[in-house]
Amino acid sequence: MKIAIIGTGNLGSSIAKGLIGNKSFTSLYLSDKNTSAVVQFTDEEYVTITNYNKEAVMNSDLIIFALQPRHIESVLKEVASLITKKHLVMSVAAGYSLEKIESIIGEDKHIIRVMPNTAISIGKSMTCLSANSVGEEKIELAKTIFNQLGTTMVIPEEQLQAATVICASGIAFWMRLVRATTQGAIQLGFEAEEAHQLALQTCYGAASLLKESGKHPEAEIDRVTTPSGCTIAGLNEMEHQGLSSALIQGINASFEKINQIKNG
Ligand SMILES: NC(=O)C1=CN([C@@H]2O[C@H](COP(=O)(O)OP(=O)(O)OC[C@H]3O[C@@H](n4cnc5c(N)ncnc54)[C@H](O)[C@@H]3O)[C@@H](O)[C@H]2O)C=CC1
Ligand SMILES: O=C(O)[C@@H]1CCC=N1
Repeated sequence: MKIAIIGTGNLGSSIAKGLIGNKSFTSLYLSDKNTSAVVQFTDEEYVTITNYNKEAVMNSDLIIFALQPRHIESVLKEVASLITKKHLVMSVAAGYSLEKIESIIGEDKHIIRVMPNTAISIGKSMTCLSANSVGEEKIELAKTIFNQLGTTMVIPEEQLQAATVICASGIAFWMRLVRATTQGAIQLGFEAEEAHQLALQTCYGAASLLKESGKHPEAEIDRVTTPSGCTIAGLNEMEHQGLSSALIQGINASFEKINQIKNG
């Protein structure tokens, strides 16, 4: 598969890193006005770094637009005449609808909106996909590519904003929980490095327990909470302080914001 990534900032470079790690292409064009985030890939085999978006499009079958919503329109217009029915066009731009993309490159083109998260750089993304009606034909191909970089879920476009909050912003939410646990561990007397390692491996273990056992979180909580013990004391205090409520309210605030961006 000949792939181009247009826009190699935070997310574009993460996708590039994941693809290069997997060698899952016959050629990869990385195109940006500022290619500083991908210079480390200069010597990679079959990878071309360029400032010319048109060159990247002309030499590729799959084009991933990893641009901010405010830039994607002008770039789509710039390359629209080069996009044919053989191409699969993917966009990660949050809130930029399939309809808007169709209005620029044509509704007869294969278009899939894709929302990975930054864990794509290490092949552990949760990636949600929504296609236009023509793009449905290529959804299995899209799933195959992104399944190599984590896990995929095909969802209706109306749910893509919510999925962005849970999975893309979600990386930041989980990072903050790890950081807060580390701060707690330092207060209990661990060195910062030790505290980080304790928090991180415990977080990894918790996620792995759920993934591998398929159990509900509360079932795993019940196994840890000794009656009158320290875990239930800590957990109940966290809930008195509004832990679950704070998370849910944060998710709702994030969702409100992404809908303002969409409608703005
Ligand atoms: N799923 C996720 O985890 C994340 C998703 N996003 C979404 O991904 C999109 C991109 O976000 P970031 O990667 O953070 O943005 P960014 O600003 O880091 O990267 C965008 C890149 O586009 C380039 N660019 C701008 N105009 C261009 C042009 N005319 N031609 C070629 N390149 C051009 C910029 O130089 C920049 O390197 C956004 O829509 C954002 O909402 C962003 C961060 C995380
Ligand atoms: O914070 C944002 O707006 C973007 C969309 C998802 C992740 N980053």
